Amino acid sequence: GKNEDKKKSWSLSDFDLGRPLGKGKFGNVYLAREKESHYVVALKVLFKSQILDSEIEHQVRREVEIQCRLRHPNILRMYGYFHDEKRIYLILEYAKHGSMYKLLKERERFDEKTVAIYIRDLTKALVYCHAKKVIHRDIKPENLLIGHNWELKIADFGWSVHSPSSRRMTLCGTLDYLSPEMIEGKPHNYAVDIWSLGVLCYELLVGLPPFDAKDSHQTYRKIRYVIIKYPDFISEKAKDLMGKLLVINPEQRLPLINVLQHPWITENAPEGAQPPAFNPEQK
Ligand SMILES: Cc1nn(C)cc1-c1nc2c(-c3cnn(Cc4ccccc4)c3)c(Cl)cnc2[nH]1
Repeated sequence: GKNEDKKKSWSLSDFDLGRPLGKGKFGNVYLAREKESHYVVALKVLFKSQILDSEIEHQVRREVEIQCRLRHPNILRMYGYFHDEKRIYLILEYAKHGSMYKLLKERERFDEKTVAIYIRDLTKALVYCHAKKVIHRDIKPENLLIGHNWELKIADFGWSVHSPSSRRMTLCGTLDYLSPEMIEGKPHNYAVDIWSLGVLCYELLVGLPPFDAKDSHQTYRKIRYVIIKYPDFISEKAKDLMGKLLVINPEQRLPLINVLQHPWITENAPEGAQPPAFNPEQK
């Protein structure tokens, strides 16, 4: 609630710790419950030593200051943070159904109506971020979580920055979602999130990212020349939208606000349509 997460400074003794939810390079995320209210959260524990060694302190600071300020149903909340001599603790919203990455692996791919709903909600969250001068820069299934109403939530703002930015990228993790301008280390802006929205739409519909290749050099080439093959089960309208997002020139990409008016979205994800519930037994 409003007042308790405002008044006090938190400490580890305020929480009962549960099972680990995920392991990251700089620390793990645990299920946790605030003792007084029994409110369930995800506690992201980062080791100061690792952060200082990797000189990403400014990145963590930015993740905190950005995510604490963002309030949107499709953005994972950060309620607060605290630290002790060895660790930093981020108090995050708990997303009951885990990561989009896991759900996609389990279901192989989603139908067009489901993907259109996820893309509609993600677009609304990105419009909100961009209005606050925040670009996420790392939209991919691993960084999307699923809430208790099966709604999509953008998480892990570790890579977000204030636009415009030309920060050198240490290319850790997949190349699949990088835009041509980021790969070439050119200055980039909000339009990188529009590109990755197109990559995500393809991956949720097909089950593989559009520039998937046997090695990173091939992926690099496919991205730079936007070499994409659409399977024949993809509708013309879906192809039309992706074709307007996956454009080399950032200025020519479809603005996010127009994504919400694209016929593939308005016909498959009308206002009020909610994401489907994927029960584990439903295979
Ligand atoms: C996993 C999982 N399975 N189920 C059923 C729910 C979840 C769940 N996970 C989360 C998680 C969560 C977990 N890992 N990660 C990735 C990670 C881990 C360590 C450092 C950086 C990033 C996020 C969160 Cl933040 C917030 N809510 C979560 N919910």
